[in-house]
Parts: sequence; C-alpha cells; structure tokens
Amino acid sequence: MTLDPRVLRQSFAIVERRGDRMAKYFYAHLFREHPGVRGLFPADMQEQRDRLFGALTAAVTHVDEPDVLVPFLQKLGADHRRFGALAAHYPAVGASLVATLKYFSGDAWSEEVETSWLAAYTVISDVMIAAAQQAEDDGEPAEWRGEVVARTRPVPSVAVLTVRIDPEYPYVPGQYLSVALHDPEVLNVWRQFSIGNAPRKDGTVDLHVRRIPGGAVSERLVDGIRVGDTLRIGKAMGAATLIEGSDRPLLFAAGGTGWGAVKALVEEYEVTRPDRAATLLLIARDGDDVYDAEAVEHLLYRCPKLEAWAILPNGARAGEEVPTALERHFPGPEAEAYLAGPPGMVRAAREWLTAVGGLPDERIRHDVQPEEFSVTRPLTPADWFIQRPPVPWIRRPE
Ligand SMILES: NC(=O)C1=CN([C@@H]2O[C@H](COP(=O)(O)OP(=O)(O)OC[C@H]3O[C@@H](n4cnc5c(N)ncnc54)[C@H](O)[C@@H]3O)[C@@H](O)[C@H]2O)C=CC1
Repeated sequence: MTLDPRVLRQSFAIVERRGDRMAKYFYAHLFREHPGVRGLFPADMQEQRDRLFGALTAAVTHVDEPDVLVPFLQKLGADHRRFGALAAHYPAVGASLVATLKYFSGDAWSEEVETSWLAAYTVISDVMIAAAQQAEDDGEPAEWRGEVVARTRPVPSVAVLTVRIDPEYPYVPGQYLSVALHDPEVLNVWRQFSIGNAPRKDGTVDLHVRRIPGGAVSERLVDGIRVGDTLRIGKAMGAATLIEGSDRPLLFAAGGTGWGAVKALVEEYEVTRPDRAATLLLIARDGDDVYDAEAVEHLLYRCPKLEAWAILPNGARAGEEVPTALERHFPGPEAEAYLAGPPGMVRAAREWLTAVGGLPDERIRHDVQPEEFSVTRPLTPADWFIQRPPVPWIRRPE
C-alpha cells in the first residue's frame, strides 16, 4: 500500500469545499454501522464535525512533513483518551472515512486514490494508537482538572480566566488547550483556547475568551463562570511555538483574542532572547476592543528591542488594515512571523508575508483553522445579515 501525498492533496481539494456535508455523512455512516460509539460524542454534533475536518485538514496539509505530522498525531492520539476512544474504534472510523471520501469524490475516485487514503489512514491510526498507549503507560492523565482562580473582564465581551491546572500540566508557549464545562447542557462540548502566558511557578494559565453571540461555551465562560468553578482540560496541542535557536527578527501579529497566543510567545521571548528585534502588531476592530494595554506596556519596558503597534481600521474597511499594517511595520525578509487571530486575518497576513514580504513557509507559524468552520463575530454589514443573531430563547451551540 503506498501513500502518495500528491494524490491525497488532489483528492482532498475535490471534497474540501463540501466539508460540512461530508462531515455529516461521515458521522451518519459511523453511527449507522456502529451505534455503540454514539455515546462518546456530544448530543449536538456541529462542534464535532468541525473538529474532524480540522484534524483532517491538518493531516493533509502536513502529509509529506513527517516532522510536523507525527508529533501532531501523537498528541492527538494521547488527547483522544479524554473522549474514551479505544484502539478498537479506529478501524470503524477509517472505514467510514473512506466511504465518505468515496461518496463525495464521484468520478474522481479511483483505485489509486483509495489505496492512498487507506495507506494514510493506516499511518495516522497506528501513530495515534501507539501514542495513546504510551501516554497510558507513562501515567499521563486522559484529562486535567482546572480550577478558575481569577477572572477579569477587560472589555465587556472578553473574559480572561486564570485557571490552576492539576496535576502538573506540560505545555510550550504558543500551544492551545481544549476546555469543557461540567454543565450538563454542554456535556462533552469542547472548545479550544490558546494558553495566554509562558509557564508560571504556580501552575496557572490564562485563557482569553471572547463571547461569540449564541456560542454556548463562550457565553458560559464569559458570563457564567465564577472563581472556584472547575473545568475539564485536554492535553496542550499545537506547533505554533517559537523556532528554537533562531537569531532572526520576530514579527508577532495578533487579531482580537489571538493576543492570548501571541502574549505567551512574547513572554517566552522576554525570558529567552530579549536581545532580538521584535515587532508586535495588535490588530483590533476599534479602540474599545484593545485590551491588556498594561501587560503590553510592561513587556515593552522589559524588552528594549520590542516595539508594539495597535492597528485599528481608521477608516479602512474592517479587515483591510492587515496589508497596510504589514507594509508599514514589516521588519524585512530575514524575519520570522507568528500569527494568531480570526482565520481571515491569519490568511490575509500569511498571503502578504509570502507574496510581498518574501518569507518562506517555514518562517510563518500559526495554527491551522479551517475557515469554513470557524465561528467569528460578523465583520461587515453583509456578515451581520448573513449570520443573523440566533433567537435568544433557543440555546444553540456555536
Ligand atoms: N491561536 C490562534 O490563532 C487564535 C485564534 N483565535 C481566533 O481569533 C478570533 C478572535 O475573535 P475576536 O477577538 O472577536 O477578533 P475580531 O473578529 O475582532 O478580529 C480581530 C481583528 O482581525 C481583523 N479581521 C477579522 N476578520 C478578518 C478578515 N477576514 N480579514 C482580515 N482581517 C480580519 C479584524 O478587522 C480585527 O481587526 C476567533 O476567530 C478565534 O477563533 C483566538 C485565539 C487564538
């Protein structure tokens, strides 16, 4: 069985735009063939569908980069223990995945394509199963317990939760974690948040949460959660961490609460190599959305080579400020860039950095977020119209 990255990418490109329908078909197939696994998933499957597609996108994106893909799959495998996933479930998932890809590929499906997907799935599941076993043998918890020890509301729609995680929680600045509440209405509904700080002695982490209208988890985290409440926490994931041993100038671009991810990186920079030149762009919709200015001032004070700019639309159409800001503040083609924020902002920054800035792919780091599935606040009047706010008395998941 051979895995051909080119064949996989071409095949994925055909089905990608039908992501939502494909994910629905996949779970319908899985639950019909194996009704016993339904209980492992949340009552509302929207979130889960996004997740499947997110993982699949990441796997296909990095299929010929084993240095990236294997650690990602290892973490994913170990992390899947919190869902109660067992080695025996993997063949069932693989069969439903191939059936789904086949159904949505139409005439583009061939024996060669099937062979490539089967080979890819075998690699993926073998790595994930082995990593889950290893985590079990190492005594790593399937999930951690987080206690909210502080909570601030720097602007009305954002809460910064300080969470003490127990037992000891390993992570690297730039990584994200998954959070679920004990609230029965959102049982097994997990959301991902970047860790907003470099490791601290007291084992706490900050999570920056924006309330998304109608978002079941974000509304509860911003408005409902109290100091003393407990959260379920999954394994730290993500590879948008600082490149080790590099001397290059740094560019950090944070959109909205993407500042959480970038703040952890800047804190790490402060501790490790503050002698490097660094530019921080804080991109926000308007002045009211800029928060945590005091922390930025502290970082500027402690890092003489760091400069920071608040980027506001200032009359430009919201979303168009990214290329303008980069034209003004780009530190040059020697730089390496770290991006976090809404998928559209990350895409716009990445496109500029590649096409105009001349940065190679390996020097632009950010999390992979499938745009189609990301819920963000509407940006333009047209978005507001399309994403009409949910009727408030219907509790809808994000
Ligand atoms: N690691 C990461 O990449 C992280 C990503 N996020 C994501 O960041 C977002 C945060 O939401 P908010 O704070 O409400 O941010 P927001 O929606 O207010 O956006 C922040 C800035 O990005 C710009 N922007 C938004 N969409 C854009 C587009 N399509 N093209 C160009 N620029 C665009 C906006 O103009 C604004 O200035 C969420 O989507 C969240 O999932 C949040 C934390 C970490």
